[in-house]
Amino acid sequence: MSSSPQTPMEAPAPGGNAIVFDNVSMTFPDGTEGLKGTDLAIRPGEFVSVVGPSGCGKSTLLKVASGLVRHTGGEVWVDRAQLGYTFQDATLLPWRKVIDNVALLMELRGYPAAERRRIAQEKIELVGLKGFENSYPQRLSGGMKMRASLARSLALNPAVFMFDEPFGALDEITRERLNDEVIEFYTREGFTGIFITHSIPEAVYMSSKVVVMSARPGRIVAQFDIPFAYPRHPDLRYEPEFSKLSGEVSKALRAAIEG
Ligand SMILES: Nc1ncnc2c1ncn2[C@@H]1O[C@H](COP(=O)(O)OP(=O)(O)OP(=O)(O)O)[C@@H](O)[C@H]1O
Repeated sequence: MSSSPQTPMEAPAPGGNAIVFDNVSMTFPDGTEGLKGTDLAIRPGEFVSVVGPSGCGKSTLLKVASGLVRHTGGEVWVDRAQLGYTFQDATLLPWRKVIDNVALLMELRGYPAAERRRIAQEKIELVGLKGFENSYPQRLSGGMKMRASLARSLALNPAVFMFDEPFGALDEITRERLNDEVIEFYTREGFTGIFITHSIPEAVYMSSKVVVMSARPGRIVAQFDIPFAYPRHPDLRYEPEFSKLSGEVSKALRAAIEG
């Protein structure tokens, strides 16, 4: 699906890409420019991480891509028919059990009850929450809440999965474990991923490509192909090539912050 502010069109993204931003700008009603001159093309099945200075427009980029927020200039193409979205906060409904939270999006889409239950159970097992189906969110740790949130999105078999800094609030070990789990879902389900993070090692570890945004208004100022094969082993983080790439991304990010 393509959309522009004036003329929404239905067409596949140009060049066989899954996501295309062509000279996109997004100005908020108060005049704040969130994005300006943003160009980005993501191939189907790529896993792209976005890093950039605080407040540069990373979340805005995802919101525009997902259709939550409308861009004010340029063109965006994203097939939103099967879209997964995980927020910084797990956004679980406190009055619903884990299984009913995981089934929520299927319920909104009108899946029959038995199918909802079957798929929810399958995804709960996939994210390692078996045994917690009937727990309420307040009984879960931060990592478990995020797993439930991932299961809820995975239930719709997303073709495009957007992650808005999902693990920023978690401890290092839980975060690294969830990095591996997301890589496992990614290699198993084959979605196109777009992942926002403040962590350069996380971006390099997870991704097939890392893009760097400028300070606000955000545009893409550098891109790095990450050559490591999937699945990735945690020891990759200690390889010289990993450190070298992380250093290059860090340098580009520093240049972006300093303008
Ligand atoms: N509704 C809004 N109205 C006006 N300005 C906004 C609005 N939402 C966000 N902004 C501003 O737009 C800029 C981009 O915000 P955004 O949340 O996309 O940044 P970000 O890169 O994701 O930030 P962070 O790294 O801190 O999470 C920020 O300066 C923010 O203050």
